[in-house]
Amino acid sequence: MATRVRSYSKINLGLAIGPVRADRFHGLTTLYQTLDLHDLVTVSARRAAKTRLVLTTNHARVPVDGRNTAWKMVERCLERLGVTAEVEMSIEKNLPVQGGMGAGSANAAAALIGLERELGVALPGAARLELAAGVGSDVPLFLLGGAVLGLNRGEQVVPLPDLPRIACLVAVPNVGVSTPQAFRDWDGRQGPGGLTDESKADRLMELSLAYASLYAEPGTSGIVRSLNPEKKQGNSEEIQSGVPNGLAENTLLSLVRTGVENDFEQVVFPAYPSLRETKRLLMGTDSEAPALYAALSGSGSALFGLFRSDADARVAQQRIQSAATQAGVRTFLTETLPRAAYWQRMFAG
Ligand SMILES: C[C@](O)(CO)[C@H](O)COP(=O)(O)OP(=O)(O)OC[C@H]1O[C@@H](n2ccc(N)nc2=O)[C@H](O)[C@@H]1O
Ligand SMILES: Nc1ncnc2c1ncn2[C@@H]1O[C@H](COP(=O)(O)OP(=O)(O)OP(=O)(O)O)[C@@H](O)[C@H]1O
Repeated sequence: MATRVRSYSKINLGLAIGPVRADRFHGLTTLYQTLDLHDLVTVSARRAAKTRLVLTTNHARVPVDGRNTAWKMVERCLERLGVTAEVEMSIEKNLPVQGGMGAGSANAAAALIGLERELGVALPGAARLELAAGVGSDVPLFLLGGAVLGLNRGEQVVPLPDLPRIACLVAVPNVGVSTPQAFRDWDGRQGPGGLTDESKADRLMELSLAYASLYAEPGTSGIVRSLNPEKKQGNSEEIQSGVPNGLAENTLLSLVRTGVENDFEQVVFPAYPSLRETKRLLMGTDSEAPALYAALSGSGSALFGLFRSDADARVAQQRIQSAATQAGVRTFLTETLPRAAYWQRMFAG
């Protein structure tokens, strides 16, 4: 029987770009958060004398050969296990391609999880993370889920205590932003806004500390203020019924106070000005269900807003859908997905 895996997505709550490293990748400090929006990856595998991979998908822009992240992962995992097998995979795409939501990276993690289950084997945890990092910088985070600190080139992941669930509206403009190009544009920036390598490195450290400090002061930080123990996780009924989620709001406001932002906005917004407008509409104004925070995710083109309640997120969705400048922008109402729920809902039966 085949294994069906929900291949969730991520947003980058914050992202700072550092200097270019010897391997030509950029140093990053980022705060990833998984979202309750997913593709479906189905894997069926049986041991065989020779390895044979077959991949199908419902999306024309997803490659079905060795260029596909899921294919790369399965090929490398079998090699690592010293196993030959016939593997059939299908990827049902619901998420945007080149959206900055890590969809292709999540497909690779889901393929690994499905393959292990099908073959009844499990690689040691560190080996799985190493394989994932080899496939892409964004893949390892999907082997943790929830709130995750990303360091080095984003592939070194540290699980953070869960942030409470919060309502989220994702807006996906009708453009694909190339991640390598966005990094090149960042490097090409000259003039007063451009940072020296030294100040870029300082900023990476500064943001790592800021993210960690969110969890550092029980009793005084925004996360735990006026918190009674049984409400520690926040809960989705609160969000779905439209009741403001005070705990999530406090957490978000603490994060915003750390100066969280996404450096890619500085190069992606000038290249695609309508994305700045999408962010403005997500944010809203004080009188019209404003977002607590809105930003570009990764290198885009997806943007997201986080809201006090599901009702506020719906109002923001209307704002975008009725704006003449936002033709072709798709919106997805969802919520953030903490680690326990990420794993509980992983298998689609
Ligand atoms: C922008 C983000 O989505 C933020 O989460 C990620 O950093 C991108 O992760 P990803 O899509 O898994 O990226 P990879 O497949 O590892 O890299 C794609 C390309 O982006 C550039 N790249 C990526 C990550 C990084 N830290 N520095 C880079 O310069 C490199 O040119 C690389 O060839
Ligand atoms: N499984 C996959 N799903 C989607 N695209 C894939 C996949 N494997 C390889 N690709 C290629 O990778 C490119 C980027 O796709 P992806 O959807 O991962 O981008 P993204 O959402 O911007 O990811 P990230 O946030 O990690 O940068 C696509 O243009 C596609 O050709």
